[in-house]
Amino acid sequence: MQSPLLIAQVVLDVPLPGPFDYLLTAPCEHRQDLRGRRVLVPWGKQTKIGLIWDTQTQTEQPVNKLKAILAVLDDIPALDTTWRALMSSVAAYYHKPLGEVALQALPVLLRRAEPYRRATGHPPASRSIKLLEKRVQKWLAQPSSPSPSLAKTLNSAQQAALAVVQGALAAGRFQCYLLHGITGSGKTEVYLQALAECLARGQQALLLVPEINLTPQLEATLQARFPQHPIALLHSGRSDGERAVAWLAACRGETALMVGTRLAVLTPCPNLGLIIVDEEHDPSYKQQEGVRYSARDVAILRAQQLGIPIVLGSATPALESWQHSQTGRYHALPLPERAIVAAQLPQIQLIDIRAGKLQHGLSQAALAALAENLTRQQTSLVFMNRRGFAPVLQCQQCGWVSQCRHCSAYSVFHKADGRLHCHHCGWQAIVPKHCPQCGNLDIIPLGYGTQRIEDFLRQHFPAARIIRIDADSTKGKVGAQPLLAQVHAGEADILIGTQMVAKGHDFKNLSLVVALNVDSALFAQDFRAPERLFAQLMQVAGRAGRDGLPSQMLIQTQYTDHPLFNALQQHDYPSFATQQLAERESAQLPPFAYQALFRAEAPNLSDAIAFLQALQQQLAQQALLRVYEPVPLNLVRVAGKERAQLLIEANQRPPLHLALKEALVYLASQKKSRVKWSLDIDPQEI
Ligand SMILES: Nc1ncnc2c1ncn2[C@@H]1O[C@H](COP(=O)(O)OP(=O)(O)OP(=O)(O)O)[C@@H](O)[C@H]1O
Ligand SMILES: [Zn+2]
Repeated sequence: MQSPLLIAQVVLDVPLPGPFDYLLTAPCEHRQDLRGRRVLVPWGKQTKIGLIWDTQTQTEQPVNKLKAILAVLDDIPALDTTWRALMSSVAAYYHKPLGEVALQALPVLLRRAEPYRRATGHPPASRSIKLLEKRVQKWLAQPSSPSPSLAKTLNSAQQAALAVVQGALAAGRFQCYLLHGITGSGKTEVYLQALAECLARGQQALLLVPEINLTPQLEATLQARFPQHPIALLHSGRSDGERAVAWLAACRGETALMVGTRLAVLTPCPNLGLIIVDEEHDPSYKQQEGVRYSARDVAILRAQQLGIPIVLGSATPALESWQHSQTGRYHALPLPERAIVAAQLPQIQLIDIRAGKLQHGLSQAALAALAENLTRQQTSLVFMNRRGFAPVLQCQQCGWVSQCRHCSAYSVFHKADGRLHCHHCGWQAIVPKHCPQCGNLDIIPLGYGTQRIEDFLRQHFPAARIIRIDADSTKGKVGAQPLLAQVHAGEADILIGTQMVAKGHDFKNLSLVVALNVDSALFAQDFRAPERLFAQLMQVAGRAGRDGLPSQMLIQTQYTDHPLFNALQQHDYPSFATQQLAERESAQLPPFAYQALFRAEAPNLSDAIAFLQALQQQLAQQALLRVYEPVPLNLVRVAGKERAQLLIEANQRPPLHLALKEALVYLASQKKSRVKWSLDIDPQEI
């Protein structure tokens, strides 16, 4: 008698929905653990890596058309049910093919199919995996840190917060905690002791951070605190090999402590007991291409599916999270004081830049404060979120301005290499010797970027040790670490930096912050702009006075009576949040509504708009939705493509997602066009 068919449903990273049916032939068919296995399958003329999602004995395809799986790969453990459930939920929520979500969650080295040699008839002895294997063992055998550090004695607020999380760990149940601690309140110490508890229970713990730059400092802290635990570092700054090693160790449960940026949230961990999301409000948790997931939201979903506690920490929580902590959906854990008793929050002063003349972008008050801080031998931070020398060059004669050839944006003057750079598409050009329009020789830089501020401060304070940290000064393999290490070692008198230095760092001896060029964010059209600005300024302010020095922050602005600044001067996040939430509620914006955004791009704006208009008509038939007119993006042209967006809103999630599902069916039925589109659920930039 013929044995029954065994069909594997395989997910693949291909632009079709899937899963795809493949035949399982001897000797695979008797295996029990096929689900979650990596497999090698034929796909057209190619061979691809896929994952078996399920097996069954029937198929809707004609059996003689089915292809057989080439090999079941045994080199890594089968990905377990909980991980597969997470992938399925992420795919469903973000309306993406399961294969794209699941395969892209694997390290690059594990999704690359090696040539399959039929001659040997054997699963391809995966050479690279064997090599990785050796590296994992070597890494696990590394000697532990020579200088272990002890847990600090917690203050009462820290103690109370920790006790609550410990309770949830002991009970092994899901709860989302919002650790709302002002800057320098010792959130990290609470994380460390919660991690210790989780590890002592023999479980794995996952710590997410927003920036790669924060990981080395954190890694050192963790290594000193947990010398017996190798730490799996998972972020995009690591080589493919390093990432695969850390991933494999985590996935096999050989390491208990995983630290990384947003992509780390998708790492399989068979024994996860706790998730911590540091700086949970940070926009970089949202992936901005491909599967546009929010790592924070996925982390919460994961904790819920596993029935484990999750701690979100921030001095300025996302308004969504804050709202949940007010309604009781999240459990609020406040840390209202700085952990070092003598450490006071900086005094915040507004400097009205309409009042006096600026010298190279800096007010007299700011220059005087910097000079004074130099004589005190204390460090100052000049914060400015604009890199380059000057945002644009202008001809004094005819008004010509330097523009990117491919974008509707200025090209930024970089003095160091004498070139114009487009910060949107990367286009570069040599600075013209004379105006390309009228031939005039007098073309001048307009406005200020970090390089120009650095230039001026070097002239103005020739004896000062000045370090600039931004995307330009930290390009290349070594990144920001050497410069940050210099600052930590006390080798900077003045640190000039973008948001790269604003968050998380525990700098010593820093007692003055000067914030420049903040006004544009006050009137940006994105409704989240004030929230972002407040968080950013509060974060930067928080770098000052952390070790007990009296400190101040100066903000240069034209709008000294703006309510945002008033709340900031009081260090009063809650009242800022309350006021913002009231506005959001009356305007029916998140967190009181749910949004999705279709973006379209085409060589011509009119094509992108027409595409979205058709979609708008489809969606307009749905109940309970607010479907807006398609509009061009603020920066309409990038890299030669013109872009538009269509915003959809609903007061509840289900009708929104239902409508999106139908819209996607409609799109799939349309002919291919020149328009490229994407769907962003819970968009963070509008
Ligand atoms: N219980 C404690 N006793 C003494 N010092 C502490 C205690 N807890 C934390 N600290 C110290 O307080 C300082 C600030 O702590 P930490 O960096 O954890 O703050 P944070 O809340 O994470 O700040 P931010 O949000 O600004 O990054 C650190 O130098 C830390 O070592
Ligand atoms: Zn450009």
